Amino acid sequence: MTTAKICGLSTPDTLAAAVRGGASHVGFVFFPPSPRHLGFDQAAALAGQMSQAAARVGVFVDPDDTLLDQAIAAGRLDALQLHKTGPERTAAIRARTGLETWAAVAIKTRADLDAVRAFAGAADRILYDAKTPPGAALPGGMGVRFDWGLLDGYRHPLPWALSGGLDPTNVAEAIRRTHAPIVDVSSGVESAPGVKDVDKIAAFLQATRP
Ligand SMILES: O=C(O)c1ccccc1N[C@@H]1O[C@H](COP(=O)(O)O)[C@@H](O)[C@H]1O
Repeated sequence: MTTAKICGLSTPDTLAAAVRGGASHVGFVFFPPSPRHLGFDQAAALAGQMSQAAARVGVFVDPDDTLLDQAIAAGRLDALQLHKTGPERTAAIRARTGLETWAAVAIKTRADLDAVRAFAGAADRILYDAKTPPGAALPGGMGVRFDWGLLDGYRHPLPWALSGGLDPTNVAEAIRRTHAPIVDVSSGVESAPGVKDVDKIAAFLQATRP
């Protein structure tokens, strides 16, 4: 069965919608340039409203230890999603924090998959994400999709998840095509950048079910 991560949540009602709708994971972004960035107080308040129904994943871009420590404590994080973070640093973060660690790998062409194997032994999960355009402010969260056919026949070296441009209208096809164990969405369940929509969250989660 495919489960879902709803990422970039920042309000109590949208977090509640994700948990109520059956999300296995919820994502909190700690990256100031993002419209979904959370302050530590905000993250603590959101974490405080949750039961253990969904795992809390912190999303980071090449974070330092101070940021990680503060975010882990505030958001009571269960897992870390690392963008633009190499295998060595990923392994060090995983060893130091003891938390489940996801390595986001940006994909546009088949050659981009070459970066994945280096994370074996360094990360717990690979997040195949679409490459955002050169010079983009964000390495994710921009609704960019990659060619899922690139994963056809690919032997995944680690547990994995799929993201990049997913939304309520295409996620069923993405699951059928890739057999992703986890699908991850951010902008596809928003009405504007950083503004999550409870109806779109519900529709996305409904569409992940067989
Ligand atoms: O969402 C963000 O603002 C963000 C910022 C920095 C790194 C990653 C970010 N989001 C992640 O990007 C993917 C795909 O997002 P989308 O569904 O295409 O909008 C997702 O994993 C988010 O967690």
